[in-house]
Formats: sequence, C-alpha cells, structure tokens
Amino acid sequence: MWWESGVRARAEAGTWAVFAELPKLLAAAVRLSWRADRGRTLLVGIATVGSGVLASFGLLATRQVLVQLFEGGPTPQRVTAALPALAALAAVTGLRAGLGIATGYAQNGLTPRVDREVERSLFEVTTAVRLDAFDADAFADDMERASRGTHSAAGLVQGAMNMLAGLAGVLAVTAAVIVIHPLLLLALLVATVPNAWASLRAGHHRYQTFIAGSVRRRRLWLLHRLMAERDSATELRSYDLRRFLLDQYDRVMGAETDIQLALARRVTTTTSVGSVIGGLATVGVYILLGVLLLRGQIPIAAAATCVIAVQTAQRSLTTVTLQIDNIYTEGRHFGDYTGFMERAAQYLPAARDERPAPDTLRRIDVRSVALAYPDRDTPAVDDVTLTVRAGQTVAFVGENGSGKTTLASMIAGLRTPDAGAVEWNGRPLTDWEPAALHARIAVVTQEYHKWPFTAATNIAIGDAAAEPSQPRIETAAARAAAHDMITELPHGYETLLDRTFANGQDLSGGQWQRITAARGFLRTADLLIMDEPSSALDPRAEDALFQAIRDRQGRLTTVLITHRLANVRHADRIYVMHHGRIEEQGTHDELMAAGGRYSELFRLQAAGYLA
Ligand SMILES: Nc1ncnc2c1ncn2[C@@H]1O[C@H](COP(=O)(O)OP(=O)(O)OP(=O)(O)O)[C@@H](O)[C@H]1O
Repeated sequence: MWWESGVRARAEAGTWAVFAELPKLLAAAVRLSWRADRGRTLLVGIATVGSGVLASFGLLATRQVLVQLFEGGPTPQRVTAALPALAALAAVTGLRAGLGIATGYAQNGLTPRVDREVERSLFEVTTAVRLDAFDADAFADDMERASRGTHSAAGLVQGAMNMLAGLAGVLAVTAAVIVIHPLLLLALLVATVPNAWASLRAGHHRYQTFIAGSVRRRRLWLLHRLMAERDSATELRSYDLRRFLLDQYDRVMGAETDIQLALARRVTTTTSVGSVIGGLATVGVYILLGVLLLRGQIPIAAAATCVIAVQTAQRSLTTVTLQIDNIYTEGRHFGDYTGFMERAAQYLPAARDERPAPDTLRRIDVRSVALAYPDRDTPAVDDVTLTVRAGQTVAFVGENGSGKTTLASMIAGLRTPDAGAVEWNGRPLTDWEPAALHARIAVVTQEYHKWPFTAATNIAIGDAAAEPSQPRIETAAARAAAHDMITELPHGYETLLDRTFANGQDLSGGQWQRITAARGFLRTADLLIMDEPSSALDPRAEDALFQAIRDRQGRLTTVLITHRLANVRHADRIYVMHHGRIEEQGTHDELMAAGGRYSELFRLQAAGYLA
C-alpha cells in the first residue's frame, strides 16, 4: 500500500544508498525547520554545536581531573589540585544540561509549527488547483500521499535534529580523543563501529518483515473493522458470523505471531553478533591501552579518559543509527509531499490580479466550446455554441452522458474548454477576476457534498464571504422547501448534520437535496446553475423548487439541467444534447412540433403518467 512506501523504500535500500540520501534529507529538514521558525531552528543549531563543543571540553576536563588524582602526594593535596578541573567539569556538565533543556524547549515548539507550515501550504494548493487536476491520472492518489507526507515533516525535522546532536557528540569525542592521543582514535573506531553496524542491520530486518506482512496487516485491520463496527454488526449477528470471523482472526494472528517471533530471533542474533564483535574489539582496545601504558607511551589519566570516551561515543552512535532509519523513511514520505507540490503547480491558476471584476450579467456567449476528459476517445462536449441573455431560464436536456454537466461546468468557469470560449458580457471568463466572477454565479451540483456542519451553516456557505444573517438563511431554505423540514430537526437550524459527532443527525437524500438547493438560492446570483436539483425530491418539494426557479425568470438568469421534462416547459430555450453536441433547440412548443428527440423523450415520460 502506498502509505507504506517509506518503509518499503527502506526495506529495499542498501546501507550505502541510505547514507547517500542522508545529506539531501538533512538539508531538507533544516530548510523546513527554518521556514517554520527561524528563532527555534537557530536555537537548536547553536545548542547542538555548543553541546558538542562542551562534550569535548568535558572529556578534556575529565582527563585533567584524573591527571591530578593520579599524581603522587597525599590524597587531600591531590583532591585540592584537581578542584579547578572538577569545577570546570561541573560547569560544563551544568551548561550541557542547560543546552539540553533549551533544545527540548525549541524542538517541542518546532513540531507543531512545522506541522502547521507544511499542512497549510498543502491546503493552499489543494483548494486552489483547477478542477481538471482531479481528472488527471493518479492526481487524487498523489494528493493523499502528500497528505500522509505532511505528517512526516515533523518526524523528519525531529529525527534530523536528534541525529545531528548524536553526530556532534561523536565528533566531540573524536576531537577530544585526538587531542589526548591520536592512536586512541583507532581504538575508538574499532570499539564503536560493530555495534552501529549491527543496529543498522537489525533495523533492515525489521523493515523487511514489516513490508512482507503488509497484506496480513490489511486483513487484520479489515477483521478488526468487521468485528467491531456498526456497519457490519447487523449481518454479523443475523448470519451468526462470530465464530467464522474469530477463526479467521486466529489464523492470521497466529501467522503474525510466528513471524514476529522469527524476527525477534533474527534481530537478537544480529545485535548479539554486533555486541560480541564490539565487546571483543573493546577488549582489544583495553589491551592496547594497557600496552601503551606499560610502555609509558600514554599517561594513566589519558587511558582512563579513553575508556570514558569509548562509552560516550557508543551512546552517541546508537542515537545516530536509530535516527538514520527514521530520517530515511520519513524523508521518503516527505518526498511524496514535495513531489506533489511541484506537480500540482501546473494546475494552479495564473496569478493575474489586475483582471477586472465582471459587471452585472447581460449575456453569456458559448462559442464553439469543446472539452475531452483525459483518456477518453470522444469529447464530452463538442463544438457547442449558444447564447443566454440576462433574465432567461434555459434548460439542457438529453440522455445520460450527453455532456450537460460538462457544458454547465464550463459556463460556471469551473472547467476551461479545450477549444472555443465562454464569454461573460462579451469577454472570455478567463479575462475576469476569478473570485469576483464566482461571486456572481451560484452552482447547485448533481453530486452535492454533505458538509459536516449545522443545517444553518450548510446553507450559509452558499455566501460564506457575507456571513449571512439567520433571516436570509431561512428565506433561502423556504424557497427550497427546506424550512419546515429543518425546524423539525432536534435542534432546528443548529442541528449538526454529521452522525460521527455527538447529537449529530443524518438526513434523507431528498432532505439533503433541499438544503443544497437552499444554498444555491441564498445569494441573488446573476447566474444560477442547477444540475439535477430535484432527482430525490418528493412531488410537493419538487413543485416548490421549480416555482422558486420560475420566480427568477425575467429578472435573473438560470441554467437548468433535469431529466424531468415537465419542469422545463417554461424555459425560454431548451437545448437538447446528444453525444456532446446540441442536436435540437427551441421552446417546448417548437420542439414538440418538430417531433425530434425531445418530443420522443417527453412523450415517453408523459406516457408513464397517462397510462
Ligand atoms: N471526470 C470525468 N472523467 C472522465 N470522463 C467523464 C468525467 N465526467 C464525465 N465524463 C464523461 O463525459 C461524458 C459527459 O458526461 P456529463 O456528466 O457531462 O453528462 P451528463 O449529460 O451530465 O450526464 P447525466 O445525465 O448522467 O448527468 C460522459 O461520457 C461521461 O462518462
């Protein structure tokens, strides 16, 4: 599954590939953090470097303390001599602890800021891309992956910072060891590398096992849902599926447990091998130190400091290796996000703010427009030309798939034609300022969305910029035959229309459709486009809705799409579409007299009632 792509990439990548990618990922993390909060990023950077430098000083101070303690002479005298170095060590330790607190404070503040920065940028793009982006191959998938990627941003930044802190620790110890005795550097490497290698290998095993169990985990997840969700609860009981599902769970979970145990054995073996090699290497280092001591090549204090250095370096390296896997997987997901942001840019409308706002609608001219959806051989709309004058009600009718919705969406400015143009008062729609243009057009779509807000807000979003008053909302609801239905809800207009929240309610299909129509009526839009607004309405609600549409006639412009042909009799002009083209046009009487497709469809529908 795509949401496992980061883990899959890690499972398939060799160690060198992971290392090769790290600098790029670290740079991305630092850039991201910088964009989210410069102050905190600087603080973490300074604290990390400072902590590393202090770690070096700490080791040197430790050596100094040991030098004084191992000197000849009475103990009180030696302790007194060691006091300045001890004080320095205490100061360094205190300062490092302070820097640790500062880093923690800065990192905690960074995480939500990075989350917000990344998510906000994503939503800026997803809400602005043109509608045709959603027709493009894999765009929706791409967007979902990007959304997963936003959650990885904070993880990437945290991981990068922790890793840099670990690296600073390793470098600090290395620097101190070189100052004490260059040969000890070799000892340090020998004692730390085997464990680091084992830790990376164990991580690799874990990722491989995780990926191999992808299908099994999906099945488990499905079983969880089937056994514990409301949707399946009724059939589970009526067919007595309890034992059947529990057996399936036992089987899948049994396999999962075996695999986890096998993984535990593999990981233990790898880490044990690493520990044994690391342990032997450490013994070797101690022998080397002993030989150097016996030959008088290093003082005893330096040897003891080296022992401490080895332990410190091992701890820091463990942090580094743990973070490498983390950064790599999170970085992969974050790559989905950055990739999407680059690809989505081609769908963003051009920023041409100098465009004028359109004036009150006088006429709409559709000039030879055509539009083909991606991967479709035939155009959905093909060479359509028509004119709608202000105050007219025009209807698009025709069989399923004939291109009515596509044509209406081009008139609404939601889709751009591949050829031809739609003009508002003689100028192409693209010449007008988009927000001002959309403010003059209201669209009631066939595939309306059930917004998870209150009934009042569901209508109010028809004119969100104006924050409509309650009386305006109720007037719009009344025109769509929704007012009485809403007042009967448990909390009236304040009823939350989402079952997933406490006290939330759901509505029937027809009730939702009334609310959607009310949203369209809320604004006195110059142009109202209604696409199948009555498909789920009962006869009384349908009659009220079409009465409200007729009320606009002569004053405001309406484009109506419907299969209920009785409702288009009053339209000033009816366009009959077939295979993307206008096949007939005229008033109801003209089309009936012509005896073409419209009259055939009308008679067919009327026959059902007459019979
Ligand atoms: N997003 C899309 N991607 C690909 N093809 C599409 C898309 N939307 C519509 N189509 C195709 O374009 C053609 C016209 O569709 P459109 O929705 O405009 O028809 P319609 O006349 O409104 O149909 P209906 O009466 O069923 O609502 C159809 O062949 C349809 O399959």
